[in-house]
Amino acid sequence: MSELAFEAVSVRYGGRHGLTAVDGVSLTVPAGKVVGLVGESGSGKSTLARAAVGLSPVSAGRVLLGGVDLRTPPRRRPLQMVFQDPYSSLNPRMSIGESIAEAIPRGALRGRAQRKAEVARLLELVNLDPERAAHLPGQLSGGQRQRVALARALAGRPEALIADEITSALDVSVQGTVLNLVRSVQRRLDLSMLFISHDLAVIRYLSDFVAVMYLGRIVETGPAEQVLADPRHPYTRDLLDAAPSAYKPLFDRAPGPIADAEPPDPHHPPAGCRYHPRCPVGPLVRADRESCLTADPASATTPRWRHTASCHFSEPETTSPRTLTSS
Ligand SMILES: Nc1ncnc2c1ncn2[C@@H]1O[C@H](COP(=O)(O)OP(=O)(O)OP(=O)(O)O)[C@@H](O)[C@H]1O
Repeated sequence: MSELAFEAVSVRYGGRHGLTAVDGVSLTVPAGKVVGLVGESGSGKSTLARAAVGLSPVSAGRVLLGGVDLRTPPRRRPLQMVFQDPYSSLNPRMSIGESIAEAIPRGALRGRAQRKAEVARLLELVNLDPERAAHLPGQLSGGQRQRVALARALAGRPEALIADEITSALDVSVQGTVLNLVRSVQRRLDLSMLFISHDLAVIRYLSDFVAVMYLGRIVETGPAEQVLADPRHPYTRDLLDAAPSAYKPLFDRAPGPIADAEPPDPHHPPAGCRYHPRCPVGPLVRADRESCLTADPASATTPRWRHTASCHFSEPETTSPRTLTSS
């Protein structure tokens, strides 16, 4: 389908005393691929996603789908977003059939029979019985509601899909079902997808590529298995280290200093490398720590999805954090 590209996107909230929630982010979702965007709460993941669908105030940069700026008025929007809470996209007083029908672009279908058939097709696509069309959202379980939200997004025949923490509010028992469904729909329809989660296991399950976000910036990018098996940014290492134990065998590093500082205030991002106040690597390399405090490392880039990290010590062959922590 179509490539989704964020080009140097910045989003600022508030006026002079506001904060820059997304700071010059460039990120490409290749056509038909899944990019997993991971980072802790407040890093700016949702703000970046919402910028693509016009829900957060873009102060610089642009978002392109298939090379076309999304702000260019389209006849229909070929980009759709699914949110954490399906209630945000489903009217509780409308039957789920009506909610889905409402999202079918005007003029795409003629007459009630065709619309009904399309609603049934969409419900089947998300593994729901078309008989459910008459039900209200309140009559469904959380997982079923999220499937309806997905069907509603698919009603717009999108070329790209943004999924923002779509399983976080669900019971663990149904998370897997919804993830399987999302993956099979993405493959079947060849959708480009930006999949946002703070859960690394979920990210690993779905993603072809991974982008790690910290304090409004992308700090590491690359093919999913490379980033998750051999992280180069100390922040990614800390994220993996804090992940549930099933995840840890992927990541065997010598125990290092624990980054226990509070997340920094986005109103006042630190100078130099934004991660330096929490970073376990900088203090180990005293001679070079100066650069961490004063020089802003170049952002990780995604155009060709090579494995890159925004860290002064990220080159594995020379002075990698891994080498340093074990020496
Ligand atoms: N509407 C808003 N007005 C002001 N500040 C906001 C607004 N929305 C988000 N922020 C701030 O922007 C920063 C990024 O928030 P965002 O929700 O994008 O992060 P996130 O990584 O998606 O976190 P989470 O996983 O908790 O949603 C945070 O500091 C947040 O407090």
